[in-house]
Amino acid sequence: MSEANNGAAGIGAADIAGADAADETVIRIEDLRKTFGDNEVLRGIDLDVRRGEVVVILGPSGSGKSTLLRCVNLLEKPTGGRIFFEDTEITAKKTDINKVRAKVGMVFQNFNLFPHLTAKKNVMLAQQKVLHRNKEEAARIAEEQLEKVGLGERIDYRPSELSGGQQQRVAIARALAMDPHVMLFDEATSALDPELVRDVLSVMKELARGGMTMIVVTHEMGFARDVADRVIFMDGGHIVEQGTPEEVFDHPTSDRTKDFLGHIS
Ligand SMILES: Nc1ncnc2c1ncn2[C@@H]1O[C@H](COP(=O)(O)OP(=O)(O)OP(=O)(O)O)[C@@H](O)[C@H]1O
Repeated sequence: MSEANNGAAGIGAADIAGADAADETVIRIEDLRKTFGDNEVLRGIDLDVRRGEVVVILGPSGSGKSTLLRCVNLLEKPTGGRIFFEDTEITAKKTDINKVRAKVGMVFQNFNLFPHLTAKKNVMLAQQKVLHRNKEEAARIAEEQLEKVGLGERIDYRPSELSGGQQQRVAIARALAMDPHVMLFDEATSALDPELVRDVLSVMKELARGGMTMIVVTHEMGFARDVADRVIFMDGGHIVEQGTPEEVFDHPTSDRTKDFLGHIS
């Protein structure tokens, strides 16, 4: 959703730094390679993501989707290639990892919330530790973000008192509280009961409409069709095919993409 739709969504483009700079490349990935032992998981990925673009990555299990996102967030160290975020090469030795992570929000399949902390405290923690916001400011922003993901009434609940979908929305609020320029979603709805998936997808849709730059690994084909500006099909550590949702879903050119789409539909 490259065209920011101000006002229509609760989470607006005004929340996102630089959202007006259309056509600007935010992430540039050049010949990215990652090997675990003998296992060559990423075999030369080239990918540019523009400001406000929503890129959905599809592919079979083990194709390297998570590893790609984890390299962009510096959770994994690439074996080769380079990644640029805005005007900085983040794979360079001198990169301040915490600064990159604050700007590149990531949401995982399993929420990763602290079980002993309330939703509000979970959203406050990284703001205080990484951004050095004072307690009052962190609390105000936590309440604001939890409100935006529909959890204004539940800020004092602990994760065990929340449904999986609510916990995932806390995790999204936690990432948004850091004022990210990009959001990465790694199968954010895969661990949820089907009836809870919709609420999380609708928060993600709203973010996309607000102009957030997003890379989304998902098996939710409806979401990909509705929201993606670009769909990428990965297999065996390569980008096999990419295009608009219509191109990839309705007119795939590679037999591997056809097989995969046939397999999951
Ligand atoms: N930390 C690690 N150590 C060793 N091997 C790893 C590690 N992380 C991932 N792998 C391997 O890398 C390959 C790709 O994994 P990855 O999680 O990136 O795939 P994926 O496409 O996201 O799959 P899925 O859809 O199942 O999550 C797999 O063979 C996996 O076993």
